[in-house]
Amino acid sequence: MTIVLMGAPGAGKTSTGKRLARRLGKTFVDVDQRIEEVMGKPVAEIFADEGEAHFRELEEEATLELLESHDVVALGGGAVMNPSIQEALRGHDVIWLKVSIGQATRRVGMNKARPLLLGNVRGKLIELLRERTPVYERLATQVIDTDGRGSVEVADQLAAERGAS
Ligand SMILES: Nc1ncnc2c1ncn2[C@@H]1O[C@H](COP(=O)(O)OP(=O)(O)OP(=O)(O)O)[C@@H](O)[C@H]1O
Ligand SMILES: O=C(O)C1=C[C@@H](O)[C@@H](O)[C@H](O)C1
Ligand SMILES: [Mg+2]
Repeated sequence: MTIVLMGAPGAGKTSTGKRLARRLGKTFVDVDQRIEEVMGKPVAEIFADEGEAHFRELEEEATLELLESHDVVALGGGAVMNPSIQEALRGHDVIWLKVSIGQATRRVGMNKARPLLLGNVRGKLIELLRERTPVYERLATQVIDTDGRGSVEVADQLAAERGAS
């Protein structure tokens, strides 16, 4: 069973997932980072050069493969909206890192690496979360509220619950 981290931009999927895997002595992969390696450029440039639809195809292919080959997988923020990925998550340990709009906005800041949030970070996050929250709720086998908690603390709790000493 793969441990899967999902949540909004800024939820801490990358940072929490990396530490959780290290604590458990398991392999970790971040789907966004893997796509960037394969394409040789950042996600923002893939969006700009190839368009979002093409990124979503790359994301589907990479996610389905990595769910089978790694122990801990950090999904892209929007991956959960893809029906094939939703289906592939069945039977896995799917953790929703929950974050409020306020905290996510502060964490993400004005970072240009997140193309969907450009312009109005808070407004875009509100829109994304309105659409995605019911999906996260449906897919999650565990929900953890990360507001006011560092990614180290969150990762260590998740690791302890999974038997790390
Ligand atoms: N629980 C947390 N508390 C405070 N800050 C956090 C927490 N988790 C992550 N951060 C910080 O928020 C920022 C975003 O974290 P991270 O990149 O891990 O999120 P993400 O969910 O992977 O985002 P994205 O969807 O954009 O890849 C980083 O600067 C990170 O250090
Ligand atoms: O929330 C989203 O839809 C995205 C989040 C990032 O992880 C990247 O996968 C990309 O920027 C799209
Ligand atoms: Mg990330």
